[in-house]
Amino acid sequence: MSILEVQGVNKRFGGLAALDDVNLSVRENTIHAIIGPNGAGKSTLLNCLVGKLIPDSGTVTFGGRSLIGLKPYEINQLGVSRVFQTPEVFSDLTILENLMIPALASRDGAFKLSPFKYLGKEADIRYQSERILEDVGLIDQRHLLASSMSRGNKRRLEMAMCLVQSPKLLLLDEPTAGMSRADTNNTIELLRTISEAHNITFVVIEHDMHVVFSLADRISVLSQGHVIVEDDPQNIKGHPKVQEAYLGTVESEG
Ligand SMILES: Nc1ncnc2c1ncn2[C@@H]1O[C@H](COP(=O)(O)OP(=O)(O)OP(=O)(O)O)[C@@H](O)[C@H]1O
Repeated sequence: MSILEVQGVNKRFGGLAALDDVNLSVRENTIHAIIGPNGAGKSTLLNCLVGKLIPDSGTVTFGGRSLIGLKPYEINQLGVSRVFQTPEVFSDLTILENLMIPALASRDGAFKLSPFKYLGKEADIRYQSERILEDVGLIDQRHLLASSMSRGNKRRLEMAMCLVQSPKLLLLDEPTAGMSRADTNNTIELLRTISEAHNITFVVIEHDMHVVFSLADRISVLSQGHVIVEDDPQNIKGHPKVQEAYLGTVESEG
């Protein structure tokens, strides 16, 4: 069953058609990758899914409900979370505190500054946060300051900050950008573990074909604002339209 449906979405910036009649169907509990050359429209599409941009025309539905015109926080409350290219964490708080903030915000329906003072009293929230830290492999470091973390671990923490809000759909914008091969492989493992342990659907924008073909159940290829192919991974590799879009620059997995 499809959880996210994009139909006939157009988005122009002046004379440029950044998205041109884009269709996308994302099945529940799958990892759906969106790939395409630089400037293809991937980020624009993601921004249309989270309410940061409003399409000029077309429909976006999540769980059967239209997202068009909803504010980013309203879309987030429906269960759509986004992990950014550069991890955004509170550097002066511990790893555990970083997680308790969104957990509290999710429970109380709003982000308030006052919870900082009361974190120590929130036993349930602490328990819930610690379980998520176990899932992402950060439990032993929970009392360290976030500023001391490696980029790979910051990515884990940011993922945990989304997971603690129990999202149904997680949007990842180049989750391994700038990472070493070792951190990239750890992130692939982490995403696999999360997708198996939690009932979460993933939409992943990614340039690294090793990551794409290691993870994706389904791939949409964008080129010049248009989805030129949507298919299973085995049919994407070597697809003439995909080769053409990348002008032969698609990395091979080897
Ligand atoms: N706010 C904006 N104003 C004007 N043009 C924009 C804006 N945002 C994106 N564009 C243009 O729209 C096109 C699609 O950009 P987008 O960032 O969505 O591509 P992308 O596939 O994410 O690229 P990359 O892989 O390089 O991040 C590009 O030509 C870009 O220059």
